[in-house]
Formats: sequence, structure tokens, C-alpha cells
Amino acid sequence: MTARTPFFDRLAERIERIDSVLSVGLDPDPARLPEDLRDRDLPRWAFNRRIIDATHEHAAVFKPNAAFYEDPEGWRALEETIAYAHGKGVPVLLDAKRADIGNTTRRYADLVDPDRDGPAADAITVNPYMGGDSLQPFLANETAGVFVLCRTSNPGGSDLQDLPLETGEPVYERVAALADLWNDHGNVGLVVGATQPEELEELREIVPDLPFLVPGIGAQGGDAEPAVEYGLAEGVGLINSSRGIVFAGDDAAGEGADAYASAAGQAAKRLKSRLNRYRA
Ligand SMILES: O=c1ccn([C@@H]2O[C@H](COP(=O)(O)O)[C@@H](O)[C@H]2O)c(=O)[nH]1
Repeated sequence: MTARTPFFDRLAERIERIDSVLSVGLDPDPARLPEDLRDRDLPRWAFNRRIIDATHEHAAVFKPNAAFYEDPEGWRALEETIAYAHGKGVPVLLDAKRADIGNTTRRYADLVDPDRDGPAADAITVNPYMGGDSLQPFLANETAGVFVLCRTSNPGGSDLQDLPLETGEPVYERVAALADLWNDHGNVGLVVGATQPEELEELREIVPDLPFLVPGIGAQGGDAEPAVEYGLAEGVGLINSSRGIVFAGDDAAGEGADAYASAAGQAAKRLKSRLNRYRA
């Protein structure tokens, strides 16, 4: 399989090979990095490298959130991170929640273009609020995964996403139905929070074939069991934990970056096993 193999084929192969649906979120909050890395060149990259070394055997994907990299040093750290994850054979899902008018989205779509000047992510999260044309440059890329925000994990997700339309269906259900229509190339998935177990179940009925990215277990209090039960389509989907893994070593603060990495490795292994107990 190469970077030009459709994302969900690569993901299915990776899930089967390492027996894991775990997405390891790489959100290297600079304020929480181990002290012995803070004066390094690119501390976020130094941190991520150790986390990747410690967790890659358990990671179906790595999911860096773009918010933690949006400054000049950060983008360098992100590119190093993507290249290093690829070197370990792990796809990268960039949680960037992008979309804009078509002309602008074409620039955003460069982030998942394997021909770009620099390492490309394998999949990306996108925001459906501007409609189908705003997503077209992502959807047209047959090799990259496109995860559409549907019912998010945050408390305020209900403010707009739960509003009933004239048909009575909530907005998030319409988003799911549209995402299914946008899936001409088999490259579309949904983002549905683990904090919303009823919506997970409902959405699985509406779009039986779309894989979900399910964030919100761990630090946000979501339940892992429904996340696995409803998040996977034909066994393919991703359950994410970010802070719960990369900062599992907070209790070992003062013992250095290696102690952090070791704690992250153990946390990833434990969570993978727990998720596997719920897989059919
Ligand atoms: O609905 C959503 C969409 C995205 N996220 C992102 O996932 C991780 C979750 O981090 P944790 O530390 O495991 O809580 C983070 O990058 C969020 O921005 C989400 O939580 N909910």
C-alpha cells in the first residue's frame, strides 16, 4: 500500500495488522511539555517523537490537532511529526476542521496532497457549515480521508447541531445524510463525539457505511463502549484519545521526557486493549 491507496483501505489494513482502532492524538500543549524538552530546538517535535516511539505499535493513526502547531516553529514540528509517523508506517489524520469558499479550500486541500512540497497528512477533519462546494477540493482527492464534523463532543455542540429542521430532523442528521451523498469516492467519514452515545447509535443507523472518528473519551468523560459499538463500519473507524495518552505521565512530572513517553506507551496499550474488548 502506498500514499495513493485510498485512505480507508490503508486504515482497514492498519487496524487489522496491529489489531487496534485507537487514534493517538498529538496535542503537544507547550505549557505541559516536560521541562527537560522545553529548551530544545522544536520542543513539540522532540516530545512527539518520543510519544510516537512509545505508542506507534498501538496507534491505528496519529491525530495531530492543527491548533497546537499554527506558528512557524509549530508547522516545522508538524511536518517532522508527519514524516516520522509515516516512517513508522502509521497514517496521520490532521484534525484541522477546515473549509472555505472553493478557491480557498483548494489551498487547504494541499495539506493532504501527496504531491505537496513537504509531508502530507493522510486524512483531515473538515467543517460542513459552508456546504458541499466548500468541501469539494477535499472530496475530490480520492486517496485522502475526509472526516466531516457531524455531532461534536463539546457541550455547546447542541447549540446548532441539535436544532430541528423543517422536517423535524436535527441538523446533525442532515449533515450525516449529506456526507453520505458526498461519498462518491469512498473517502468520507464523520466526527461524532463519544459524549453523545444516543446520537452515535442513531447516526450509525442513518449512515451504516461511514466510518466515524470518535473523540471525547478520557478527559472529556465520553464512554468508550458505545464509541466502539457504533463508531465502526465493517470494523473500520477510530476512537481517539489525546491528553489521556500524551499527558498520562503528568504524575511523573520531574522525572523527565522518557518517563512521559513510557507512561504514554502504557496508556495507549491499556486503552487499545480496553477498546478491543468492545470490538465484535
Ligand atoms: O467533536 C470533537 C472534535 C474534535 N475533537 C478533538 O479531539 C481531541 C480530543 O482531545 P482529548 O484530550 O482526548 O479530549 C482534541 O484534539 C479535540 O480538539 C474533540 O475533542 N471533539
